[in-house]
Amino acid sequence: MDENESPAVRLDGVHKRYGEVVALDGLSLSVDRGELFGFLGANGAGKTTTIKLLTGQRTPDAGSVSVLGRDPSDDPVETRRHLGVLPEREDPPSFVTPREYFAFVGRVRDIDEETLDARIDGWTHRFGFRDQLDTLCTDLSRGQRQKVMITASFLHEPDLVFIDEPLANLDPVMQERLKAFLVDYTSEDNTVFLSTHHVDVAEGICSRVGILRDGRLADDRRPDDEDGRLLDAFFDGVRSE
Ligand SMILES: Nc1ncnc2c1ncn2[C@@H]1O[C@H](COP(=O)(O)OP(=O)(O)OP(=O)(O)O)[C@@H](O)[C@H]1O
Repeated sequence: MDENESPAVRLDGVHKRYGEVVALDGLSLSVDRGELFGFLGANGAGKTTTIKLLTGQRTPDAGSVSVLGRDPSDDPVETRRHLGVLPEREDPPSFVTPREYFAFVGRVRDIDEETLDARIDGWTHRFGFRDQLDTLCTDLSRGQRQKVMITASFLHEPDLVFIDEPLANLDPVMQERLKAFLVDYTSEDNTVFLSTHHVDVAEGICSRVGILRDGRLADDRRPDDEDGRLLDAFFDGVRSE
């Protein structure tokens, strides 16, 4: 298959364990390009492990993984050019300013200066943090640091972005702006893989939602499907444990 026609994400019979702990137990999943895919699952269900495999930070014990038609561990440098990753808990370096941090990201991701400035402008406008561009990151609030991390993960406008609980620490206005951005971003054929515990967010903005349970995909639906609410599907699994 042509690389450009392959799904954005594919996992086929993936197993992953950490010692005695089985994190993934034959997970199969395919996400098409242009989807805003919501990935739900209880604590410890294996969401972060899945993202680590898809971004080449770990390798599966069995099964296969591909992103944008490539094995992410085969050519990690080339893969990173096309991917954005926003882990749940990550801060910008404390002793640099957002402007310095973005300049670093621009250099590593090969973004020319003019484009970088325009994109920084867009994000500071969206998130209202222009006044903090030259403040040391150590002096930013938790939410302001989150805005910096979100901006950094989208600066190179990647084809596929993995984001873990991006709304955490954002105030309600900023949450709405980010949600609107994600919907727009995927309407241009980019793909967003959103890991979250917020069923209402998944239901509100995602084009498709998968629920991970016992290391496998237990449910896979479009939020506007007729067959019951997403929240019920999520809790059914928790109740049956
Ligand atoms: N480095 C590790 N060493 C040992 N066990 C691990 C490691 N990383 C994850 N696990 C275990 O693997 C399982 C899946 O963890 P993972 O972090 O992927 O879950 P998650 O769905 O992201 O959870 P949460 O919603 O709580 O963030 C858990 O039982 C966890 O304890």
